[in-house]
Amino acid sequence: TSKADRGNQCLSHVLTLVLQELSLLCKRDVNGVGMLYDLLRSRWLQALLKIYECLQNYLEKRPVPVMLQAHALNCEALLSAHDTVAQKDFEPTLPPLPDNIPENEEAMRIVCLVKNNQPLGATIKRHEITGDITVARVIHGGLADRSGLLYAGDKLVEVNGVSIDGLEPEQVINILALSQGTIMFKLIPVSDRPVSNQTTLYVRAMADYWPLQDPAIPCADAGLPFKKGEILQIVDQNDALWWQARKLSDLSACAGLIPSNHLLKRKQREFWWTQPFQPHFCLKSSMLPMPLSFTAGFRRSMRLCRRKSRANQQSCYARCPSSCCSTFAAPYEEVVRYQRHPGDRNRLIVLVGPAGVGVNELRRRLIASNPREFQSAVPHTTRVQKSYEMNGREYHYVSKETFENMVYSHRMLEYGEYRGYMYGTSIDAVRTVLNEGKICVIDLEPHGIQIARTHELKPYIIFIKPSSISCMRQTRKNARIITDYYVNMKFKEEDLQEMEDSAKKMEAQFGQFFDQVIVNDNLQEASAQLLSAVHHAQDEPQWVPAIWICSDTQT
Ligand SMILES: Nc1ncnc2c1ncn2[C@@H]1O[C@H](COP(=O)(O)OP(=O)(O)OP(=O)(O)O)[C@@H](O)[C@H]1O
Repeated sequence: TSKADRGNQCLSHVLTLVLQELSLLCKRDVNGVGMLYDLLRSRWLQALLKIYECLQNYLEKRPVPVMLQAHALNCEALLSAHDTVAQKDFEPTLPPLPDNIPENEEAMRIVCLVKNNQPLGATIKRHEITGDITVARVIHGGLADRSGLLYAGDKLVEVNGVSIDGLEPEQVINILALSQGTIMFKLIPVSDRPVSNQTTLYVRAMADYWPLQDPAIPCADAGLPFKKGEILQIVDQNDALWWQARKLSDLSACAGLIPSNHLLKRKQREFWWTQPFQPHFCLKSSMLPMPLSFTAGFRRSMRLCRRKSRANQQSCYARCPSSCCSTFAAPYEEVVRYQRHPGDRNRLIVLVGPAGVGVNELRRRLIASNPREFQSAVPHTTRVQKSYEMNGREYHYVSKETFENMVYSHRMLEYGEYRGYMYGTSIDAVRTVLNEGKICVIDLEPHGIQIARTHELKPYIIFIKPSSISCMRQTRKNARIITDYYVNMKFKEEDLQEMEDSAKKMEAQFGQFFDQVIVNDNLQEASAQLLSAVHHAQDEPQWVPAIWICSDTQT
C-alpha cells in the first residue's frame, strides 16, 4: 500500500475507534461526551479529512515541470537566482545632492498622459510678467482634468523631451498637436494651487455665440457654441474673461470655454457677432410703438390699434421698468428649476406672434375649450361705453386722466391709441384672473415681454410661429385678416411674406425669452399643442430666472 493509503487507514481507524468509544460513553450519559461525539462527526471535520486525503494523493504523484526544458534546470542555480533577485534593491539610486543647491530650488514633476485622439483638455499661455509658458486652464471633464496631474499655473519645462525654453506658445501647441499616444510633460508645479470652491450655476444665454468666429478666444476648439435661450451649466468662473460651461442638453460632455459675463457684454457693445444684440435698444423701448391686440371679448379695437401702429409706428407703447435696461444688457440670466406648487397662483400665459399668424384664434379656441379654467384679462379704454356693453366685461371704461395715471404708475403691461381713444392691458386685470385661480391667457407684443417678466406673474411665453409661405397659401385660403373695423380682407401674398419676415425678426430679437414655440400650420393641431403647453407650464418643472424665486422668499 502507498504512504497516503497508510495515512488514511491510520487516521480512519483511529477515528472509528474514538467514535465507538464515545458512543458507549454517550449511552452512559457521561458529561460532555455528546458534544465531543457531535464534533467528531461534524461536516467540517469530514471535509478537513478529505483535504488531507487529497494532499496525500498529490504527494504520491511526484509533480513534474510544465516545460520539458525545465528538466535541465539546476535546482541550486534556480535558488541562487531567486535569492539574488529577492535581495536586489530596485529603488532608483539617486546621486547624492550637491551641497550648493539654492534653498528655493523648484521641484519638477514629470507627467505622462495617453492622448488617444482626444484633445488634451488644457490651454497654455505665456505668463505676462515672467514670460514662462504655463498651463492657462484645465478644461473640466477633459483628459488633463481627469488625470488630476495638470493644474492651471503649472510652468512647462519640456514636452516630449523637447525643451520649450524660448519657444512660442503656438510652437508648443504644434508639438502637442502632432503628438500621438503618450505625451510627457516636465513641469514645475504651481506653488499655490487654486482651491476649487466653485458652485455650479445655471444660466440662460441671452445671445448667440460662435467660438470659431471669435478671434479673441484662447483656443477655438475648446469653445462652446451656444444659441440664445439655451440653458448652460457654468462649472468654472476662475478666469475673469473665459468661463467654462456645459450645455444642459449634454451634461456628460467635457466643458467648453464661453466668454464671461463681463467679456460678453463688451463684445455686445462691439457688435461683432452676426446677430447683434443691442443693449441700448431697451433704452428706447418705453417710447417704442406697441401694436396691441385684445380678446377677453377679442376686441377688434385693440387689435386694430396694434395693426395701425405697425403701419405708422406711432400709437402703442410698452412700459419700460428700470430693471428692463439692465436685464436686456445681461448676456446671461441666472436661472433655477421651478416647480409651481399646486396651491400657488397659475403662471401667466403670454402668446406672442406676428400679426395675422393666428394668436387670437388660438387664444379664443383655448378659452372656449374651458372658460372656467382659462380667461383673458379685461382691457381698459377711454372710449365711451356702448349700450350693450357692461363695465368690466368688455372693457374697464375709465377717464383719460385715470388711464394716464395708470400708465405713469406703471400699472399697464402695454397700451396704445386708436381713433383718438386709449386702450391698454393692466397688471391689475391680469392679477384679478390669477387671483380667481384661473389661468390668465393674454397676447403681447414682444417688447412687452420684458415688462411682464416679474416674479409675481412668472409668465410662460409661447411664440406662435407661421408655417412656410407655401403651407399658408393652402391653410389660409379662407382666412380673413382684419384691416379695419368693418373690413376683413383675404390674405394677400405680401401679408404672408410680411408675417414670415416679422416672425424671423421676433425670433432673432426675442427668441431667448420663448419658453415654447408652436408652429400654427394645422389649426386643430396647433390648438392641441397650445393646450398641452399651457398645462405643461403649470404642472411641470421649468427653468425660470433665479431672481423670481429669490424675490419669492423675500416677500
Ligand atoms: N392655422 C390656421 N389655419 C387657417 N386659418 C387660420 C389659422 N390660424 C389662424 N387662422 C385664421 O387667420 C386669420 C387671422 O387670425 P388671427 O385673427 O387669430 O390673427 P392674429 O395673430 O390674432 O393677428 P391680428 O391680431 O393682427 O388679427 C383668422 O381668420 C383666423 O381664423
